[in-house]
Amino acid sequence: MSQYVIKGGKPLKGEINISGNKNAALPCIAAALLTDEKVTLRNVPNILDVSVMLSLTEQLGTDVKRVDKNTVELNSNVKFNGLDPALVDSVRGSILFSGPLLARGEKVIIPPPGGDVIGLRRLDTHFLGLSSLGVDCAVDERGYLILTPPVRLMGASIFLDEASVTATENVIMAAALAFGESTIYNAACEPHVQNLCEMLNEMGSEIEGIGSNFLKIKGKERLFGTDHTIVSDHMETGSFIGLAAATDSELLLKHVDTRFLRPLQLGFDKLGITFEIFKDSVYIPKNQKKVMAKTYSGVTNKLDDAPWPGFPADLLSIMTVTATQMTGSLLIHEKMFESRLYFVDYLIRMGADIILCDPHRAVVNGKSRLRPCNLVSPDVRAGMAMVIAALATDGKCTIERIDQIERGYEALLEKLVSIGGDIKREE
Ligand SMILES: CC(=O)N[C@H]1[C@@H](OP(=O)(O)OP(=O)(O)OC[C@H]2O[C@@H](n3ccc(=O)[nH]c3=O)[C@H](O)[C@@H]2O)O[C@H](CO)[C@@H](O)[C@@H]1O
Ligand SMILES: C=C(OP(=O)(O)O)C(=O)O
Repeated sequence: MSQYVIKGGKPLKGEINISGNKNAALPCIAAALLTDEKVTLRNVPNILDVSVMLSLTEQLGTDVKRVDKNTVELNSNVKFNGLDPALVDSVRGSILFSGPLLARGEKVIIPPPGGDVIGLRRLDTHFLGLSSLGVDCAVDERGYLILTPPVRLMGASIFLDEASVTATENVIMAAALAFGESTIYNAACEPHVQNLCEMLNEMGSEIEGIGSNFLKIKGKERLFGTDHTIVSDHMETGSFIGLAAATDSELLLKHVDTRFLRPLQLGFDKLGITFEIFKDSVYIPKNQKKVMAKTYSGVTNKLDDAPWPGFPADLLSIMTVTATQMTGSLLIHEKMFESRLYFVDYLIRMGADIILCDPHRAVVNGKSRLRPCNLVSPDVRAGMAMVIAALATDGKCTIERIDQIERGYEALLEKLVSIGGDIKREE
């Protein structure tokens, strides 16, 4: 098993090219099943999750051509003959094939999707949305999902019980080929959901309300090919801002879609971290205040997550480790996932002053001097948080289960080395 060996303690400096958004690439790969015409996807991150999604779509009859490391051409000829359960189990995004397959009239029988083990990851919202369009949704004794479409999906007025990202994406893709109009209230509207909607409109869909929680989708008889660019990854952007802040580094992040930075900026303000936003780049200066902001009434502040445009859940682990290197106190409140914060035990072992109040809340008191440690990544974002922690120590750390990091971060090692990081991969 590969591991990272990281020697921390020195400030980093340089430029990083931000990659395409993992959580946009996954639904866009699935959306190519909605047409028989050629779909070209650009700025696709070269990561493990994408490779798995491409293997899965090949099993569904798609001809996949890797044009270069970040460009793929997909030609679909949809036929559902089952999917490799191990691959389905390895990515959350595998659930995103069901919407397009159902829209193309295929009955879908798949195991539940995998992805990070960070709490209850219910599929009820997918079932609620898909059944409104006429799909019969059941779960068999093995836990497999049995999704049976009618002759044609029927547009419907849908109110989601929660603004689930992948459920919204699945329902949008299904509704795109349904008969008549669909509306989705309480839709998720993350940058990746918006990017998928933009791609579908390029393919001939008529989706209104993009970026809001109310979508109107006119179902079409057929959709067409497109040449679509995946939006840049605001999670990767936030991760490198956290890294710069925690290690006193000066970084310029390039190829950033700066439309999606305001929620991040509000979060980093609470840590006493500022950054400058240019047209398509972000500059994080070296000398920062690094004092966690109190509320206006002078008491300890809190940072909590919420569906977009709230602070993204996927950045809370990064914010937690970054907060250990700031002065003051902050309550981190992870409202969306029940088990994501358990990784703080590793930070505590490294010397961080963190009180895990319960599975959802941690109080971080800084600034702590972090000690070197041997670490094991439990999930993609905790793993990246550990990379930041390791770079903030002044000794040698190892991190195991780096597949759990590299599934979401393109060329992480190369990017860190290019800014002066002392990091090696060892087999
Ligand atoms: C492949 C992919 O795109 N994965 C992302 C997707 O997962 P995914 O689509 O699986 O996540 P969901 O949006 O369904 O839900 C995430 C969690 O938030 C809770 N929840 C959700 C909505 C809400 O209004 N209230 C609430 O409490 C859910 O119960 C669940 O525990 O969205 C998550 C939330 O941004 C991200 O962490 C994942 O990286
Ligand atoms: C939780 C994440 O991903 P997934 O939904 O694929 O597990 C993530 O990207 O942080």
